[in-house]
Amino acid sequence: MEPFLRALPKVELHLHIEGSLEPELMFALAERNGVALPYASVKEAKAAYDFDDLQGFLDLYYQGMSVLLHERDFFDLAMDYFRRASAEGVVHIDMHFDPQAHLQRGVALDIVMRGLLAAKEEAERSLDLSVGMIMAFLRDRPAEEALEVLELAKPYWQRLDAIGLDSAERDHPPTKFVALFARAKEIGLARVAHAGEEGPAAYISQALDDLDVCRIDHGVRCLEDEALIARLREQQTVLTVCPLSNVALKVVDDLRQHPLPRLLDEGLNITISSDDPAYFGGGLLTNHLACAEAFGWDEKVFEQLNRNALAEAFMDDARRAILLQRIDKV
Ligand SMILES: Nc1ncnc2[nH]cnc12
Ligand SMILES: [Zn+2]
Repeated sequence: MEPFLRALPKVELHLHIEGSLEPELMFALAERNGVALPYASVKEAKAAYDFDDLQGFLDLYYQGMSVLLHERDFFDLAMDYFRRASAEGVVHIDMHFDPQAHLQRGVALDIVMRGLLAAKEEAERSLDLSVGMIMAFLRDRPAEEALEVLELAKPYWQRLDAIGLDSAERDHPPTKFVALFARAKEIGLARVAHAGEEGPAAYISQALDDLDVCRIDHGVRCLEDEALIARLREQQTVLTVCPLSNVALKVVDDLRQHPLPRLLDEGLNITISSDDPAYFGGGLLTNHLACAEAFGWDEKVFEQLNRNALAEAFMDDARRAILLQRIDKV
């Protein structure tokens, strides 16, 4: 199965670029920028990646980013993941990034955008890897701040594909961000949101009703609401499910207990992604391999998951057609 999964052109719809920061690069950037880290070694950092829940992870995720200060750091961060992903057969990535997490530390939006856009261009030129840009907003920060940041990003609106909603889900319902998502729609941006990862199924319904999103990031808790399952099946709304993330953050105890097989049996439009590969045990190929082992899926299942992702990815239709042929030919 490994040679097949490696060769299969894979499409990743849910990836936080700051969550792709491997400890090795974190240490290199800390040294380059004179930033102190709370770990003595790469080994110690990896040992700290043992999470009880989403908040436990987010605390280290925001701390890890402290080494990202200059345009070149954002470029190196993204290229480090793009090179690894491309070598594993990933052909497209819709990339979330968190401007508020950098603005809060005094890192200007221009620095983040220039570094990430340069990496996108370099990947598209030299790796045959296309990249979608999802500017994500932190749901545990004030809604007014999110609106201000979206306006601050005006010079970059043309370069964005979508806005997203991430960070601590509990007690931060989608309804808090109705004005932000209405503004993004007015600007002409697509909209996606994390929902039903740790939060209840009702947050998935809210994201669909009140934020008018085209896909749901995670969404695994939809299984708690029969009417919602029927709706997601009927609308064929894409769910970007992140199997190893759900294990690492204890959304499920063990991958074999993961609801992915049931989500597929329900006829939902499922895709798989890595979320934060540096923190959760690996990238998109590793997630594919883990699912093959846990669920015994055959090649057809993996082809379909990637066709689902390709159909929804933020890319132009000419490239989509080429990549579809490549999936069909494997
Ligand atoms: N899995 C996740 N859930 C919510 N916010 C995130 N930010 C980075 N990874 C996240
Ligand atoms: Zn995520």
